[in-house]
Amino acid sequence: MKKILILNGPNLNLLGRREPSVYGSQSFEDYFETLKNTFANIELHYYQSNHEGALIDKIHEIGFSFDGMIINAGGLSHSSIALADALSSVTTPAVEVHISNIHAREPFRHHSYISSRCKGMICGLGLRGYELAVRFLNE
Ligand SMILES: O=C1C[C@@](O)(C(=O)O)C[C@@H](O)[C@@H]1O
Repeated sequence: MKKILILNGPNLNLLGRREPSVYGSQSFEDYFETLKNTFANIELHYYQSNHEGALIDKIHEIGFSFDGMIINAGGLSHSSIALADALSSVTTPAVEVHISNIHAREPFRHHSYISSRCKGMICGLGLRGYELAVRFLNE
């Protein structure tokens, strides 16, 4: 069975309550239940932290044994060289996901330090982006 981790960064614990006009009204925990049902043949794991170091520790922990990871680093995408370095340091392939279309928003969201360390990036497709990323990593 393939093992895939979904890694969510800062403020994504508030999905469903946080700026619903931008990020929708469903909590990630709810969505994750649907995902697990859709992909009953994959071992899906989920980890969220508001702390950069905790996200880096998680990448180190799973980064040599899991088959894939899906990372939405939230605001850290636009600032964290350390997270980008962590992704370069491991062998597990990553796909970057953003719920909103970061290119249609403020200019400071247009650049992500982690994009170049990922297989690809999905943005602007809402929570659906996570499902598409799982499908890609499962292929
Ligand atoms: O926290 C987030 C969420 C986000 O990563 C997204 O999923 O659309 C986009 C980021 O710019 C923002 O800081």
